[in-house]
Order: sequence, then structure tokens, then C-alpha cells
Amino acid sequence: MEKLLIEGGHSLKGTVRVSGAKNSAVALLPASILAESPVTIEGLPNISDVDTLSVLLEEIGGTVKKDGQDIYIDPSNMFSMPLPNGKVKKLRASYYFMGAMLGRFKKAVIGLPGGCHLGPRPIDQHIKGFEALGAEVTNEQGAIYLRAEELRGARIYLDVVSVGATINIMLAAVRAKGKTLIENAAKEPEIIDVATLLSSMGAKIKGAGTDVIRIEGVESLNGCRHTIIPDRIEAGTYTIMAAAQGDNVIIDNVIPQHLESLIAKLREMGVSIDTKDDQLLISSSNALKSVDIKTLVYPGFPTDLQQPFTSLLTQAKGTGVVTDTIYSARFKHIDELRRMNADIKVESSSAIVNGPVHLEGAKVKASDLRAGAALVVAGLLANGITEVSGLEHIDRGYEHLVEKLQSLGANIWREQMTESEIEQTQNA
Ligand SMILES: CC(=O)N[C@H]1[C@@H](OP(=O)(O)OP(=O)(O)OC[C@H]2O[C@@H](n3ccc(=O)[nH]c3=O)[C@H](O)[C@@H]2O)O[C@H](CO)[C@@H](O)[C@@H]1O
Ligand SMILES: C=C(OP(=O)(O)O)C(=O)O
Repeated sequence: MEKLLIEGGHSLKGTVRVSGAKNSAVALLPASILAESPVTIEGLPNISDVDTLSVLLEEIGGTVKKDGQDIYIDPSNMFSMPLPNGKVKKLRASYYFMGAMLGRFKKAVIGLPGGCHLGPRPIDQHIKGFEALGAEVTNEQGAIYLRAEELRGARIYLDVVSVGATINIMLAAVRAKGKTLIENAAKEPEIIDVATLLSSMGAKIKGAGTDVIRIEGVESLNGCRHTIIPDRIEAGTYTIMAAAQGDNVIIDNVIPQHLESLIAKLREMGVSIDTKDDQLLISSSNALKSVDIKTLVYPGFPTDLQQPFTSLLTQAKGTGVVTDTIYSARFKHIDELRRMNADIKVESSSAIVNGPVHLEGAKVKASDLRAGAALVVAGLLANGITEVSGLEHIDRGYEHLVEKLQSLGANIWREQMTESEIEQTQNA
């Protein structure tokens, strides 16, 4: 087991290239199950969630070959094997196996998903959608059983705007008989990316990226080649790091429109950001002013950037209130930031951040993926050395974090943990 060490205070300068989007990748890979000939996905990030899903695709009979950042999946010999436990529990997105296997095989047994502990992560809207399409869904000892004689198109209104439910229902509905309407659908760019892959496979989908998606089911889907979109959350994380500690940083391979809410908030704080076709240029920031943020569904401020943004707010003058309306308990990073001298308190679903403070290096633990990103932002700013454990969370979503930050001039490295350190973090 490794830990991350960061010596704070070094400015960041130069160009960092953003990888393919984790939250697209985790849906595109299960979507390949629906094809009956090979699918190639280009530009996948090298992260552990992609590795876990690749192994799951092999477990159900797929042939998976990785070639750098591209992946070739031959789904022709896949079958509906139950996946009740094990790797399924390692990540949230294993729930996309439900929609994809239901679509192709009309049956699936999938364990309840894992992923970051952000408070309750219900899947009632996914199940409501599957049932509307004609599936019988039961929960037996922690696994979801889905069966259908046939899937029939339906009109499905989502009670909450959910990325996961929108994608999962799309995956099943592309193979249902007739027309499906998903109303109050989520509009995140990752949904458009999955719809683009499915359309290249022969699916008939209109309206992805709006709140009404229309799908006309087809008899079969074929293989195709697809290039993934850049990761807006990784891009946003480096943009926040550049705002915190940068001296002319270029974020390359971005779709700037995907980050409008973040860019607007950073500008409001006094950060100078220029946008080009596929780049963001962040000049060195002077005194930062506090702002309030509220996480919302896209195109609102993303919940996944709330945690790293909180670390930046510790450097701003005044009081900033961070409210998470998507995951109201996504504040496990706050105690760790306090260890580093941050002045933050949590009240209900908000964190109240007073700044500016001098952060101090400390031994801290990443409780989840973006909490880890928040601690790295803080470590880059802090006096002395910050040690971050819980790297397995960060590795789920950030490709080559250490190398990318080193190339920008950060003093950051990984070290093996001793037996007693491992014991301490496990008991913490
Ligand atoms: C809308 C939103 O910001 N979604 C984020 C959410 O997606 P993720 O797919 O995890 O969450 P959803 O978009 O599905 O859920 C949004 C909200 O709806 C609730 N819900 C969801 C499904 C359901 O069946 N019932 C239900 O009540 C969730 O508890 C949550 O409060 O986390 C991902 C990982 O951090 C992010 O990349 C997504 O951008
Ligand atoms: C919480 C996240 O991932 P997951 O939903 O896969 O746990 C995330 O991407 O910030």
C-alpha cells in the first residue's frame, strides 16, 4: 500500500493534458455488452475503475484487449452470468451492467453497487425505469435480480434528475420493442457521450443532453469505434490547482463549455482564466475573494468539484458557503482539512469556510475520490509536507496524478507505507 507525499509551496507552471472522462468510461464499457460485434473505445483513462470493469466484462465472456489508451471489446460470446459480489462492490458504476445485460439478455443478477461513500446512493429510479420497460426486479440478499420476457418501450418520468438512472434506462431501452420517453432526464455531457456510442452501434436516440430523451428500440446493435470525451472533473481539478498555486498553467484537451459553472465561480473569486478551443489558460492569481457555491445537476456546479473547490476557498478572503444539494453528506474531507489548519465548519448540507489561512502539512486520509483531490490541492498550498493515505480512492479516478503534477513543477511522490502506518490508517 502506498501513500502520497506533497511538499507544498511550489508554483505550478506549464501544460497538463486531461485524460478521457472517468464518468463516461464507466458507462461506455458496460454499454459495449449491447453490441454483437467488436467495439473499440479510444482515449480511455488509465484508472482502476476501468481495470475493474474490464475484468468484469471478461468474467461474462467478453474478450478485452487494451492497447495504450484504447480498448477493444469483443462482446459476441458474452452471456448473462450472475455478478452478485466481489468486483461489483468496488465501484458504483457496476450498476450499468443491469441496464446493459437486461437490454441484451433480458436477465441479469448484479450485486448492489459500491463506489465512494457519499451518504445514501439509492437506485430506486433505475429500478422504476426497468420495471416500466417490463422487467421484474427483486432484491435478494443484496443482489438485484432482473428478468423480462420482453422489454417494451414506455414513458418514464424520473422523480429525481439522475445521471445513473438516465444512462441505465437508455441502455435497456435501446433494445426494448417500441418507443421510450425519458422525462426529467439528466443532461450531463457523459449522457451525450453514451448516447453517441449507442447511436454508432445502431441505436435510435434523440434528445440526449436535454431533459427529454426519445428512444426507438432496435432488434440488434453492432460494434463500432468511439472516442471518449475529456474528463471535465479532472480538468476542473487541475484548474482549481492552478488557481490555488499556478503561475501560468494551460489545461489541454478540455471542452470549456463543460466547465462554465466552475470558470464563472473562479472568475468571481478573481482568478484570470482565458478559454481557447480546447484549452484553459490560468494566469497567476492575486488576492482571492470568497464566493458561495451550490452543487446542482448539469449545467450547475458539479458535486464532484465541490471538495477540491473547498480547499481553494481556504485561501480566499471572507466567508464562503459550500452547499451540496446532490450529496448532502459529501463533507468527509473537512475534518482532514481542519487538521491542516483550515477554518471550516459543517452545518447541515453546507460547509462554511473562512479564509485566508496558512495551511500546514499534516498526515491526512482520503475517504473518497474527490476528498483525495481536495487534500492534494491543500497539500500543494501547505507549509511543509502533507502525507495522504487512502490512495486507492484517488487511483479510481485520476490517471498519472503524480506524473502530471510533477511535470507542472510540484514536489509530489508516492512512497510505500510501513506495516504500522497501514494498521493506523485502517483503524482511523
Ligand atoms: C446529478 C449529479 O450531479 N450526478 C452526479 C452523481 O451521479 P450519480 O450517478 O452517482 O448520481 P445520480 O445523478 O444518479 O443522482 C443524483 C441524485 O439523485 C439521487 N438518486 C439517484 C438515483 C436514484 O435512483 N434515486 C435517487 O434518489 C441521488 O441520491 C442523488 O442525490 O455522482 C457522480 C459521481 O460523483 C457525478 O459524476 C454525477 O454528475
Ligand atoms: C464519486 C465519484 O465516483 P463514483 O460515483 O464512481 O463513486 C466521482 O467521480 O466523484
